[in-house]
Amino acid sequence: MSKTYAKYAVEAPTDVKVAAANAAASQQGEVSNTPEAHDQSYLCPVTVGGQTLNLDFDTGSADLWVYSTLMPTSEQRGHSVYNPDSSSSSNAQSDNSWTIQYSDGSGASGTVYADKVVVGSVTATSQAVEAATSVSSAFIKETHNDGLLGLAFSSINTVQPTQQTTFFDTVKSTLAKPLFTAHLKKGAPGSYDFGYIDTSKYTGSITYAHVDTSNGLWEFTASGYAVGSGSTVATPYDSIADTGTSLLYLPTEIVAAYYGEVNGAMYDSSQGGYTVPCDSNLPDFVAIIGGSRHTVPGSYINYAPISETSCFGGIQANDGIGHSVFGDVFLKSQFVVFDGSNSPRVGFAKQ
Ligand SMILES: CNCc1ccc(Oc2cccnc2)o1
Repeated sequence: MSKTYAKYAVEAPTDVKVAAANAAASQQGEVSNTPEAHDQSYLCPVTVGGQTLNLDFDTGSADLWVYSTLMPTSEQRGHSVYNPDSSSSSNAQSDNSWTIQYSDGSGASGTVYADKVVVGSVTATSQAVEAATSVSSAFIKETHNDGLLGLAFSSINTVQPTQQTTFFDTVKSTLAKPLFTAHLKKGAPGSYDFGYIDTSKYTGSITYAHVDTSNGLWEFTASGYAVGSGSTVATPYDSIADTGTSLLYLPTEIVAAYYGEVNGAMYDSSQGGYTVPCDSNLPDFVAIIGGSRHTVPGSYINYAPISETSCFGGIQANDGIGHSVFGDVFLKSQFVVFDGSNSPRVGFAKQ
């Protein structure tokens, strides 16, 4: 009603103004996510300027970028693409551009529009939409992936010369609560919720860890680990919660302790990581975070087959990364709260 009055340049009655203002401050919504093969990534339907694309929600980066009609036609094949010219709400930010590199060596670049973006029922009326003009070959073959929606902190958004905000930062002040949650499942659809915590999606209690935002990431300190039924080892390790990374990357000594309990496990330099016999009965991995035990079932650590008998491990070393990465192998055992309040924190509960 508020928009209707505005459309006809008529001042809305006070109660309509107040109701609209209150509604704007209590958005909340749920969007489904669907895993790609081996739970390598999880894709969510998002409407951009009225056009629906399947995006990889990534708490490890802060750019919302999409395949677009600005790309070579051959590279668009098999994808849903954003066409700014067919959106009635797109506004070109012609002075802005972006380029991003991910930890797996893939990347993309392009130009920027402002447009309406809807996730579940949560609406950003003017969100920076980074339209790709070029994407790396690694992306091209992931034909279900039409781009990424970054959910890290806007301080690491790559748009220049005018840095832009993430979808979450754009809508945060209008959400009922300044948070979103990730409910990733093994081999089945899950959800991301914005603005509320759905208590039916976890068991027990949520334990929280303080987040250090200085690197623009959901960065926290894990305080220990255990392998299977083994004793807990108290050792702090700097970590991030990253829905855009497939595996669980840990300090080398923890990785060695884990695979030391697996007959036939080996570091296979030709595969670039640890492998296990596919018929292994793998031990659980327990991370101590926020003073509580968070368990990844051993079966989740048999990530994907390499051959008849050899399988790639879901736990790998964090060498060269600079911190540990709690990626999907870990996150899909948990219900995760990304709390963007004035003292940001991450919460973990058993699904
Ligand atoms: C070959 N992978 C392409 C691709 C899909 C999603 C992403 O993005 C990533 C990759 C690694 C870490 N974080 C985000 O790259």
